[in-house]
Amino acid sequence: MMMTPNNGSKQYTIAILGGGSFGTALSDISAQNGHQVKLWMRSEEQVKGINQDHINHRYLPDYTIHPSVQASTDIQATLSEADLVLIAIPSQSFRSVVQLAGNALEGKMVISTTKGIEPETFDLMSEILFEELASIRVGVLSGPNLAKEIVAKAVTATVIASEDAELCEIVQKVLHSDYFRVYSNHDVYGVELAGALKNIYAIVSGIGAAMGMGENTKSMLITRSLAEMSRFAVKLGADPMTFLGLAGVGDLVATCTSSLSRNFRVGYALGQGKSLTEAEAELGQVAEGVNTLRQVRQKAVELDVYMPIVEALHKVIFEDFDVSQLVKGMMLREQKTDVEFMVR
Ligand SMILES: NC(=O)c1ccc[n+]([C@@H]2O[C@H](COP(=O)([O-])OP(=O)(O)OC[C@H]3O[C@@H](n4cnc5c(N)ncnc54)[C@H](O)[C@@H]3O)[C@@H](O)[C@H]2O)c1
Ligand SMILES: O=P(O)(O)OC[C@H](O)CO
Repeated sequence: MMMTPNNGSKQYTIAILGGGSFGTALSDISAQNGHQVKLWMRSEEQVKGINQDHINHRYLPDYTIHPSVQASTDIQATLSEADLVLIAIPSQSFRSVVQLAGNALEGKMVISTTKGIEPETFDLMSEILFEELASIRVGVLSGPNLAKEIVAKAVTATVIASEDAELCEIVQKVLHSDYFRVYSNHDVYGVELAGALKNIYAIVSGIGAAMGMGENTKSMLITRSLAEMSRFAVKLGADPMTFLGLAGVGDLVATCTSSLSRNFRVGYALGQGKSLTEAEAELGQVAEGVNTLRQVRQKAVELDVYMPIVEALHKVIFEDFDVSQLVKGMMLREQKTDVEFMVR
């Protein structure tokens, strides 16, 4: 497919922190659009792979990325001339990387693409950025964005959320191409929370898939997951309408139905009777949903939010309950209304 560089508009210097699947995919999109792209990663060997072979041998070995992407293990050099910074670091290491970057991030537009919640603090990544840095412009990017599909240039859309309308416009221009479309939203908390929460339900869907669930069950699960995650997010201050968009229902569908999703795969392995340790070891990559489940279940108890699917998954993963008994129990609960946030 012919790539059209970014409609002849301004070219930016973009720094990407994190050389896993998504950081690499974002580097490729940005470089395809003619921007100067610097990718920071920890491993010298992987830096060599990107700079010499244009391949991320560990995370995306089957794809060649744009040859202009320059990788480095030097975070300060990566950030020094950047106009825009995209962070794709798992949530448990996000704060430490922001601290390592330190002043080099000050004054810049910084976008989190991480879909998780910090253990212990219940902070979302945008909150960590505001806590750690004095003067930055913050955005979050989230949506149905399986990295392998993006590097294969499958037609994809995402959401940039920020209260800074100019930042949203710049990110839209920078990343937009004939295979990647960027929508904007001002509900930062909702977009970010949606990206984190859907990982829990992808694990549940993976378990269901391994157990041979049919289409009725799949639809029920996805729809009730959407109801549950929006109920929780609204309690925390998000806009329920965000959950009808790409960052909500869009990402939920992609992640709950694709075996490319690491969270779905962890669930699938659990559904085959493997332990969590075995499932995570087999994956060898980050599945954010396991930590998110712990955080969300604890918060739901604290805030008294009704989350039967989260409760059931917590019992299966951390309390050794039998899945089929739990499903029966859930089906026999009190009947509820279909849609909670009716306009009238
Ligand atoms: N892969 C996807 O399809 C995708 C899509 C959208 C969003 N995300 C989100 O992006 C985030 C990153 O995911 P990923 O898929 O790139 O993960 P990954 O497991 O493929 O890679 C994680 C990368 O972060 C690096 N890393 C971890 N801790 C680090 C530290 N302390 N310092 C420096 N580097 C560190 C690892 O070395 C690795 O390169 C996650 O929150 C994920 O939910 C992933
Ligand atoms: O592989 P997962 O489960 O982390 O999902 C990747 C992306 O978040 C899908 O949008």
